[in-house]
Amino acid sequence: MVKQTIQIFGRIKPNKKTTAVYSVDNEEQTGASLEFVVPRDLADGFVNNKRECYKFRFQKVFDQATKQEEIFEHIAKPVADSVLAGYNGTIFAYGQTGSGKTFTITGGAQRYNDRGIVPRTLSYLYERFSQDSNMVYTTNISYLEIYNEVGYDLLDSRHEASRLEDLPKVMIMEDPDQNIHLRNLSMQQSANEEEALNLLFLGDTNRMIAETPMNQASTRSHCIFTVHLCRREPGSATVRRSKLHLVDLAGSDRVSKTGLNGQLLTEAKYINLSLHYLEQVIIALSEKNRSHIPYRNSTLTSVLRDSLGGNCMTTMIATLAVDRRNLDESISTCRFAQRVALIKNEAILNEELDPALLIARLKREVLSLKEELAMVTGEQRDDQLTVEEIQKLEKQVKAFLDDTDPDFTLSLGPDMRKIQYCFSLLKTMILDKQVRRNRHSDGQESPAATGMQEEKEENSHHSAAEVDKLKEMLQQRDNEISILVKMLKKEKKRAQDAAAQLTSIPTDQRASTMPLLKEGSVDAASENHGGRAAQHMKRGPQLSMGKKEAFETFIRDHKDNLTIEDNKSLLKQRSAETRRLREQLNESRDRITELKKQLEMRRRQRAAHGVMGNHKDSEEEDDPVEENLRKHIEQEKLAYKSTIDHLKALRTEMEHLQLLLERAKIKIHKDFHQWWSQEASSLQESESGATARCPVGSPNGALQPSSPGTPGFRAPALSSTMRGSPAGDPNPDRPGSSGQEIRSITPRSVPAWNNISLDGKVTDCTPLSEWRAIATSTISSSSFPLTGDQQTDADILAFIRARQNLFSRAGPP
Ligand SMILES: Nc1ncnc2c1ncn2[C@@H]1O[C@H](COP(=O)(O)OP(=O)(O)OP(=O)(O)O)[C@@H](O)[C@H]1O
Repeated sequence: MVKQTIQIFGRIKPNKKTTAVYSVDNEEQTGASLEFVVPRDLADGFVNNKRECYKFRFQKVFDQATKQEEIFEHIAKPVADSVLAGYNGTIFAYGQTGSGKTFTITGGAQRYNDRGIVPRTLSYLYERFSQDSNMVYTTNISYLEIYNEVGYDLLDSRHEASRLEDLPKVMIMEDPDQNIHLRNLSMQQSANEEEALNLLFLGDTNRMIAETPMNQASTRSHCIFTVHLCRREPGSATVRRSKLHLVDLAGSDRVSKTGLNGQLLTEAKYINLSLHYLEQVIIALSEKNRSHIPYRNSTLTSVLRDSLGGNCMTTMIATLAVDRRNLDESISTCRFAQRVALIKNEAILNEELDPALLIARLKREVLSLKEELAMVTGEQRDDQLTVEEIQKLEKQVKAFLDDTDPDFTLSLGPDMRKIQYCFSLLKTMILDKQVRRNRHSDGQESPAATGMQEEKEENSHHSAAEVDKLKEMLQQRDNEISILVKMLKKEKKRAQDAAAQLTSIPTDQRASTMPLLKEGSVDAASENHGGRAAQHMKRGPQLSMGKKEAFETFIRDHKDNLTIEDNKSLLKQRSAETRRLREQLNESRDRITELKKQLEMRRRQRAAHGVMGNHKDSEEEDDPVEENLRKHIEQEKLAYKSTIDHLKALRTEMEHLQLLLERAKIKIHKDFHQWWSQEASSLQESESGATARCPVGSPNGALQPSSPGTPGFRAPALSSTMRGSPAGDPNPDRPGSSGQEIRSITPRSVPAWNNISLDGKVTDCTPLSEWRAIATSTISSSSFPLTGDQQTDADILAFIRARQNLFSRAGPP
C-alpha cells in the first residue's frame, strides 16, 4: 500500500500583457511557492481591503513558457508509471474558464506540439507495452461527460447525436461493498495507440458536436477520459487491473461574477453545485476524524470517489490565468489546491485472480483428478449413479444394519458418490425412526428399549452432523462455482458486446470523405475513425449548389482556415519527409547487405589463406579491413535504427495532424450549418416583418451585417447565379426551394434590386440611405468597382441599375 497526499501543481497560462502581479519560486527540495501581489488600489474588478500578498505552496509551478512536453514529463509520466505497475491514478485540472484546463488535459486543437496529457500518455503507455514482452496488456477506454448532473457516454458510436441529450445516459450504481458502477458507459477495447487516439478523437468530436450554442463559449461540463489497464503474465491466473482517470473539470468561475441568466444560469448553478460538492468532499477529507464523506451528493464526486481519499494516486493541476482581472479567481483556485493537498490517499496494488482463468484451471484440475481416479479404480464413471448401482447400495446398507457383528463393514470402494449416497440413506432411516419414536413417546416402549434407542440416536447424531458438514461444504463449493460461472458469463458478454459494437461500424463510415483532407493527406491513413465523425463528414457532398458555394466562401473566411492550411502543408511536408526517409531506409538496408557480403567474402578469403598455409594464424589475427567493415556495418545499423525511430515519430505526428484536420473540418461544418439556419430564421423573421410594413415587393429591412456566430467572420457575398434560399424553407439544403433566386448568401442584406426603378427611384419604402448600407455591405465581394468612402449615392444607384439589368437578363427573379 502506498500512502500519499494528493500532489498539486500550478500552471500559468501565457499572457500577452506583462503585468507582474505574481511571482514564482521553484525550489528543488521544498517545492514551489506562488505569490500574488494585490495592490490596495486595484481598480478593475478586485478590491483588496485586507492583504497585499498571498502566498501558496505547490509541488511545482509551471510558468507561462512551459511546453506541453514538460508538463507530461513532470506530471503525467510518474502517474502513468504507477498505473503500469497496477495502482489507480487520477490527474485532474481545476481552474476558471479559459485558464487552460482542456489545453493541458486534451491539448490544443491546432498544432501537433500542443498535444495534451491524454494523447501523450496514450503514446507512452503503448510504447511501454511494446517494451515489456513478459506481460500481456489489455486496454479499454471510456469517456464520460457530466453535464447538469447527468452522465453521457461520449464513445457511443451507435447513436447519431447532434445534441448532448441524444447520447446514452450513464447511470451510477453502487454495490453492497460501496463500489461504484457506471451503467451504460461503454468500454472500448483499443489494441494499439492509433485505436486509442481514434477513440479520443471520437469522444472529443461527440463532445464538440453535442455542444449547445449555450455552452459553446466555454466547457460547462466535466469530462473524464479513463484508461482501464489489465496486466498479466502469460499463463498466470493473477491479473493486475488499474485505472487512469484524466479529468477536465468545468470552469470554476463564481456565478456572482459571471452575471448569467436563463439556461446559462442553470448550467452555472449545476457546475457550481457539483464543484461545491467536490469542495465539500475535499474539506471533509482534509478534516481529521470525519467519518462521513458526502461522496453521494453529486455525480462527479461519486465517479471520482476512489480518486479522492481512496485507492488512487491523485494529482491536481491548478490552471491559472494570471492577469489583474482574474486575480480573485486565481487566488480562489490556489486556496482550493491548498485544501486538496491535505488529502491522503491509500493506493493499493490491484491484484486479483481472474475468475475465467481460475475456472479454466479448476476444470483442468478436475479432469486430471478424474483421470487419476479412473486409473486407480480401473473404472470410468459418470457423475450420476445408475439405477442398478443405487439398488445394490440399498441392499448393502440393509445388510450392514442387519448384521450384528461390530466388525462388519460397509465396503463401498473409493467412490465418493457411493459413500455420499449411503450416508444420505442412513440419515433418512434415522430420521424415519425418530419420527416413529416420537409417535410412541407416550410410554409404550420399555426403559431398556429407550436406553438402547438413545445410544443409537447419539451415534446417528454424530454421523448426521458429519453428513451435514459435508453437505454444507458441498453447497459452498457449488455456490463458489456458480458465482465464478456467472462472472465468466458476464465477462464473455462484455467482450461480445464490445466486439459487436466495433463490427457494427460500417466500413464506409470509417473512410474519410473529406475533400480538405484528401488533398492534404497523402497517405490517407485516417480510414478508421468512429462512425459518428464519418457521418458528419459525409454531409459535405450533400449540399445544394448554392449552399456549396456559400460553404466554400464560409471555409475561406473561417477563423480556423489558416490553421487548416498550415496543417495541410505541414502534413504534405511530413509526407514528403516520410517518403525521403523510406528511400533512405532502403538505401541503408542495401548498404548493410552489401557490407555484409563484403565481410563474408573477406572472411572466406582469409580462411582460404589459412588453409593454403600462407598465414597460419590468419583467422585469429585482427584484420584491419574486416574491422573497418564491421565498424561500417555498426554505423549503418545505428543510422537505420534512428531512421526507423524518426519514421515512427513522423507517423504519430501525421496521424495526429490528420485527426486535427478532421476535427477542424467537422467544426467548420457544424459552424456553417448553425450559421446557415440562424440566417434562415432571421431572414424569415425580417421578411415577414417587412411584408407587414411594405405590402408589395419590399426588400427586407434587416440591414445589419451578417454574423455567422464565428468570431471574426466576414459575411460572404456570393454570385448572383446562386440559387436556394435559406429563408422559411424547412429544408434549406434544397436548391431553389423557395422558387426565388437569391442574390447574396448574406440573407439579412438581400437587396430586392428589382424594386428600384431605372431612373434611380426606389419603388418601395426603403430609404436610399438604407440602400446604401445594403449595397456597401455586399460591395466588397461583388463586381462593384468602388469601395468604401469613395462611393457616392450616384455610384451606388449605378451599381444597383447594373445589377438590375444583369438580373433581368439572367431570367425572372
Ligand atoms: N498553456 C497554454 N499555451 C497556449 N495556449 C493556451 C494555454 N492554455 C490555454 N491556452 C489557450 O487558451 C484558450 C482557453 O483554454 P482552454 O480551452 O484550455 O481553457 P479551459 O480552462 O479548458 O476553459 P473552459 O473552462 O471554458 O473549458 C484556448 O484557446 C487555448 O488554446
